[in-house]
Amino acid sequence: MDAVATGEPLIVLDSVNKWFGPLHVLDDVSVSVNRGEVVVVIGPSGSGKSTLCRTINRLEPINSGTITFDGQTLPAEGKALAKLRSEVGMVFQSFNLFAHKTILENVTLGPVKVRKEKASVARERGLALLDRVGIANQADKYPAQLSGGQQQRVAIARALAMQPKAMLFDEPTSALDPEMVGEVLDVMTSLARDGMTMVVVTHEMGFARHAANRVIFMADGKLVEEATPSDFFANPQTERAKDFLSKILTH
Ligand SMILES: Nc1ncnc2c1ncn2[C@@H]1O[C@H](COP(=O)(O)OP(=O)(O)OP(=O)(O)O)[C@@H](O)[C@H]1O
Repeated sequence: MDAVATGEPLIVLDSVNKWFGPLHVLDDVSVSVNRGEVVVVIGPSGSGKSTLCRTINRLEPINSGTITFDGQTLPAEGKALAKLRSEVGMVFQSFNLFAHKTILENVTLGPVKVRKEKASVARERGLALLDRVGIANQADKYPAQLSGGQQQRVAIARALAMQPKAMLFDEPTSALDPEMVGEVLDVMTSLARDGMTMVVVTHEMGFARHAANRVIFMADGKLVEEATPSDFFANPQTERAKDFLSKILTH
């Protein structure tokens, strides 16, 4: 797409630092994501991509810096954090569905329990979302009866059911058999096209090229490069990025 991002910043990280013991896993990271923007985070294993993604809704506490979401600085805990968290959908590598709930219940539980929606309203939107991700006909099954790709699409529908202002994806296709990767990326691409603000940690360079507005390249906890996908893939600026691309693009 390579469209220049529009709108004002929705997610702003300012000088964020995080250590795991002696490991400086986020090293003074500042980045901002505009409304409607799709940012793909790439980089070598261990560079801090997942941690970055998880700090955005404070699943990982930070040691210093600030994170602002929709104009509000994210508190470290409490009710205000819970409210902000409910506005940021998250999809993990492992789908994390509730095994003993049906697919539809997985999607309606959050809206009913957390957002106090009427069951009928949650059910209607849940079914519409399952339809959107292509599995409305599986609504009464249980997660174990679905393929990995289908489960991940349920996880996306479940996150969307909370009507989030942004979606975070942490390696959403890494645990899938190769033939199921495409169906999940298709759902994500359609979400991107519909204007959802998205931060996506992924090794899927095709998705980065075609669905992202911006690529962020991380190495050793630092944000090393930021560019449009076409600029980044055609003309990486740093040796770290050139080296990374030469390794992944030759496979
Ligand atoms: N809970 C934790 N405790 C200690 N160290 C951690 C923890 N989580 C991550 N790390 C370390 O922090 C570093 C960054 O991890 P992170 O998962 O953010 O990297 P990544 O870029 O997403 O890697 P990958 O592509 O392999 O998933 C790694 O060295 C990792 O081992």
